[in-house]
Amino acid sequence: MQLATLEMIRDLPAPVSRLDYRDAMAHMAAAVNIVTTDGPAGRAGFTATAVCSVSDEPPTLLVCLNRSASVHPVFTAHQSLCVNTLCDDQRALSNLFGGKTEMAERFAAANWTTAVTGAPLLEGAAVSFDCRISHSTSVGTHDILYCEVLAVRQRDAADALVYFGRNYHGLPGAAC
Ligand SMILES: NC(=O)C1=CN([C@@H]2O[C@H](COP(=O)(O)OP(=O)(O)OC[C@H]3O[C@@H](n4cnc5c(N)ncnc54)[C@H](O)[C@@H]3O)[C@@H](O)[C@H]2O)C=CC1
Ligand SMILES: Cc1cc2nc3c(=O)[nH]c(=O)nc-3n(C[C@H](O)[C@H](O)[C@H](O)COP(=O)(O)O)c2cc1C
Repeated sequence: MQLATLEMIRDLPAPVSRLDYRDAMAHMAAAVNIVTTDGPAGRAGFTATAVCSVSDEPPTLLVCLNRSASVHPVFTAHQSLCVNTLCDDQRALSNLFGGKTEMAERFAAANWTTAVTGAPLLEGAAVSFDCRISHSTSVGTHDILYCEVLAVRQRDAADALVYFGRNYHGLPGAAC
């Protein structure tokens, strides 16, 4: 990089605060997912909006997981997970898996089958991505889990659930 460019970067204002960043992120609509895992370290799941597609070859998505979450050691131990994207009629599950609720109570609120990796696959989800974690990196408070998709299951034309402005919104189902 040119010296002049480096000096310009150094003169940029301080980064935005955590709260200003969150206020800004509240303007970004996102799908709502329950990310699950199961194995020797036990069964665990949490709500995540920080999920996005990375590559279609190999099929890969990413999940950002806070290292301070109670579920973090469980996902690290298993190196596999299932991303279950919620439909509009599953808002209550999002709150359950996004709060401080005990794990057995979270899973008791829905029906599950077992995915290829052994992770719990949510009945009635818009789509489920069964994955192995191919690698991960840490940025700030979170681990970015890069997940290779081993199997998918989808449901047609259900109303989608969107998180926007710190609230849930329904989107009419569409043929994909
Ligand atoms: N990426 C994450 O870790 C997210 C965590 N949450 C959790 O749910 C709580 C409630 O969230 P909101 O009602 O939306 O209000 P909020 O003001 O705490 O968050 C607003 C937005 O900022 C982002 N955000 C929140 N916490 C974050 C974090 N620790 N790291 C990176 N981005 C973050 C998300 O996009 C979120 O929708 C949050 O305080 C947080 O504990 C919510 C959304 C994303
Ligand atoms: C709408 C919503 C979206 C969330 N998205 C994320 C996320 O992308 N990554 C994350 O680490 N935590 C996210 N959380 C927070 C976790 O779901 C929450 O920390 C966890 O379920 C509770 O963790 P605990 O087991 O440590 O109590 C989100 C919470 C809510 C309500």
